Amino acid sequence: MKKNDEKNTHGFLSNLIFMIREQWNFEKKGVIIPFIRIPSDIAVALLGVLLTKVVLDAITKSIPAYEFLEQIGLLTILLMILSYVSYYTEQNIYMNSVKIWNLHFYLKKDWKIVDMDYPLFASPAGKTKIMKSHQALNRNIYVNMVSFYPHFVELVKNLFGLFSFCAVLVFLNPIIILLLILSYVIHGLVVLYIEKWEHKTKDERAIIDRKLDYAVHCTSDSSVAKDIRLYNMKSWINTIAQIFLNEKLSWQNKIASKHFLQSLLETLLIFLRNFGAYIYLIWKVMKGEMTIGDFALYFGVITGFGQWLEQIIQRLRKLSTANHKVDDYRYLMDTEDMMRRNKGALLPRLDEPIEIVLENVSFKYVGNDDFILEKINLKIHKGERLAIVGSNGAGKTTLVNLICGLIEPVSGRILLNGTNINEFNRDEYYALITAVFQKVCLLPASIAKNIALRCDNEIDWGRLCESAEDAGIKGKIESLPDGFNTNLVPSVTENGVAFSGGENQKLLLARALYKDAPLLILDEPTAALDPIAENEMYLKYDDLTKNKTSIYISHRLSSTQFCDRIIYLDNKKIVETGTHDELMTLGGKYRQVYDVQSQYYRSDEEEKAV
Ligand SMILES: Nc1ncnc2c1ncn2[C@@H]1O[C@H](COP(=O)(O)OP(=O)(O)OP(=O)(O)O)[C@@H](O)[C@H]1O
Repeated sequence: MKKNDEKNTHGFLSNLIFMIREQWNFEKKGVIIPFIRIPSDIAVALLGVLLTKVVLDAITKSIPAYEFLEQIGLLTILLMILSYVSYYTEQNIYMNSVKIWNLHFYLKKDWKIVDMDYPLFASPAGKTKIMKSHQALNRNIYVNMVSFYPHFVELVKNLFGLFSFCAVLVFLNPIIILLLILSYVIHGLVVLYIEKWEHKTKDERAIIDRKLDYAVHCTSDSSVAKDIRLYNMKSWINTIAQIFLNEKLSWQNKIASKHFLQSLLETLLIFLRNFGAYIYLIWKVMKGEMTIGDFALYFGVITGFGQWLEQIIQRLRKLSTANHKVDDYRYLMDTEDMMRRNKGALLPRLDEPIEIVLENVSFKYVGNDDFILEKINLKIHKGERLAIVGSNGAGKTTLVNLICGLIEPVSGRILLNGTNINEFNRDEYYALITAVFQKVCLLPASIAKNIALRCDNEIDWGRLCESAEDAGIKGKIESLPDGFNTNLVPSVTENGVAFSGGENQKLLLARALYKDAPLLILDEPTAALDPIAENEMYLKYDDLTKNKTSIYISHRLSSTQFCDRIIYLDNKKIVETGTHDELMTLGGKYRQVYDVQSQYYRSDEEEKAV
């Protein structure tokens, strides 16, 4: 198993190369167009200060009107053309390319999330990683990771702008350049300090965001909508969300106070700079070393020089934020699969039942000290129908998740037909398993597609009808006007229908039967079924599990009688194992629970007999 070695940052250069490569592969013009802004923006800034000098010189030197108009007209037209180029390229970069580009990264990120190893996906560390990658691509395209490259180009532009204004200032007094740079460096250091602090506290803030998101998400989650209303959970959720919101606000206040101090310093420095420049230039004019036009030009250049420096600081700041966001995105994308994704062990035949062996398997969840399962030894024979029973929290689902390869044992090993399941390619291994879990995952598509999980042209319609029939849902589907082509999830599909809880459970069973894998796992498959449907399922159980190894989890012990063997989980271990009759004779935990469950169904005579 490989270890995930994660550095603090990929480094600015590495991120720059990454973003340029991504942009180049996605849309080449996105790499080139931002650079068109550089000469045009610098020219606009230079022409802006030159225009004032030309006007003032023309007035003080009383040049002929046609010459004056010619100079002003030319400069104005040039300014208009260049300003348009600037505007167009900005629109092109931000309004079109960056937005689409953002979507491109979004899709790649989502694809990565659905493809991640399940243990990491389900772990708190994985959730934080996912959350941070969401934030890296927030909708504010001016400060998310996608703005990294445009900010970089702007930084290059600002540096060129600074050099060009610097060249003019050298003629005035080079010391002014040093003083201006010094004041901006002081400001820049404060900004970078704040930026670093924000980055350092990012993880702590991400955890609060994750909690807040979860609480807020609850309010629009349709699966809990009924509970929220019936239990009047509104104010309870609101109180919890408020606690997280207060934590978030407290962080934001800390950030805001730091930004306030930074703005105060900035205002003070601007005042000192402008005041100093005025005094110096007025002194020059009074000494007769400078015309009024030169005064305007140099004052404009000093202000412009400051603005370029200011822009550089702003860009560095945004670039630093964007750089961290690129890191967050790349951490998710770089997440290595711990499970085998390359060529794995040879898969057994899909049309033959399989054998599963657990050897000394122990498991505990990340961050928990207590083991959920300890030293479990279990052999599930080829074609065996095994039932797992035990009280709530005994670890039944955890055991099944381990067998499914969704989580991995902390110690011990799980073998499939003698091969450690780690040896199989992860995705190939999933092909061996079909499971019906409690949670219903339906997509806004036709019933046929929801059962087969395939596009129309790939569906085996014969197998589809057979699976629906065996799951006891065919009649219901055929009673609908569009039959198997009826859409599900009516909230998002045209003329969609919604199934009841039991019907959804039958649909999931049909999906499992359609997949037709050698290991069938049924986690409380009859929990939502009415007694007739439940009975039908038991009667068909032989057929459903024919040529398969199956695992059946149920709290209704009467249903486990259809299985070949039952294991009873308690206190992290398998405490009883045998057939229904054997366990009844044993008179242990199984018998105890069975008796409690069945007492309400017994006739008076049976009761007396007990
Ligand atoms: N993702 C998780 N992180 C931490 N602990 C977990 C997680 N999932 C389950 N547990 C804990 O593991 C224990 C076993 O849970 P599991 O779902 O396997 O029990 P179960 O026997 O299937 O219960 P039930 O009959 O109620 O479905 C429980 O105590 C539960 O709190």
